[in-house]
Amino acid sequence: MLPTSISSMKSLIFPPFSPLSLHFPKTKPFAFFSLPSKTPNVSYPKFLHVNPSMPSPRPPIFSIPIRQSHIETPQSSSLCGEVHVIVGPMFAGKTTTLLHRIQAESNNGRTVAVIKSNKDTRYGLDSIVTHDGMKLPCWALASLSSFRLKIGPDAYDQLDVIGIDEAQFFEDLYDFCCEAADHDGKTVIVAGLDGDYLRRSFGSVLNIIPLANSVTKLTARCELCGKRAFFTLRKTDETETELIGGAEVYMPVCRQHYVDGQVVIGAARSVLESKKLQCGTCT
Ligand SMILES: Nc1ncnc2c1ncn2[C@@H]1O[C@H](COP(=O)(O)OP(=O)(O)O)[C@@H](O)[C@H]1O
Ligand SMILES: Cc1cn([C@H]2C[C@H](O)[C@@H](COP(=O)(O)O)O2)c(=O)[nH]c1=O
Ligand SMILES: [Zn+2]
Repeated sequence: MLPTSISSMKSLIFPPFSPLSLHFPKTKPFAFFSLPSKTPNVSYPKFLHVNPSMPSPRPPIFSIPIRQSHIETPQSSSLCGEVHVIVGPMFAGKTTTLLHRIQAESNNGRTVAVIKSNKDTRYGLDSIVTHDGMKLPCWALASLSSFRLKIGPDAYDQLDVIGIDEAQFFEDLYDFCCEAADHDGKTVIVAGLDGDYLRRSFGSVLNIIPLANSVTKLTARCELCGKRAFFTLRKTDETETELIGGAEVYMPVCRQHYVDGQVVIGAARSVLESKKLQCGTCT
């Protein structure tokens, strides 16, 4: 499916840009915490041209005028920093939830920026795209420590809220969250996989739980039975931990189907291995 863009890069820099054109997913993921699904009634945002030396199109840092009504974020406070963590398997709505919260913060007049890992190049490096096509411009970075320099110290100081997607790919996640929330007073909203395809802790996501004001664990729907899905099953026989992909490689599954799936994949792998051993010419 082609992504639905909330803005082209040109309109990112030069409004009009209308958050009303945000495409919200048709299905609502299960969530222990969920935001009201009211579509925000907002006016056009003002984009800040924070680093004039940067070649156009510049990645976004933007604010929207304060509105009467707003979507609340958990424990919102403008005086001190906060860390909010959103985890769950693939297809659970982590990116969707992150983008909603960023949108809500922006609607409340706060200056926001979103970061994703530059390892995921599936939809290009200039935007975050959900599995059902909602899209928001972002900074694609190799490390979080490079963010301040990239955006420029002045722009960094103006920022109220920093969203981080695909957090499992950032090795310096803990240090960045500490610095941004404790020292710099930022609200940091982090979305990422808590576990990999083997259900092992993925990257540093679980390490930042002790830093968090709130933790939201989302669930998807099991692709095989429709029950709540807590885990991500890898459908291929690749074994590296980091393997970029979508529905062609992964599917959300319930506990029963995760266990069944591992048995099936394990059996298929041993059949393939034994075939390779029998066939002297295979490597
Ligand atoms: N198996 C699937 N394949 C493709 N899209 C799916 C699948 N299951 C759910 N979705 C869609 O993906 C949306 C969640 O996308 P996204 O927010 O990008 O999830 P996450 O960031 O947790 O991977 C769901 O609301 C649903 O519309
Ligand atoms: C389970 C698992 C996932 N990945 C990759 C696959 C995707 O590129 C991202 C997750 O994206 P999403 O926004 O959560 O859908 O992570 C991986 O590299 N290894 C894994 O075990
Ligand atoms: Zn199932």
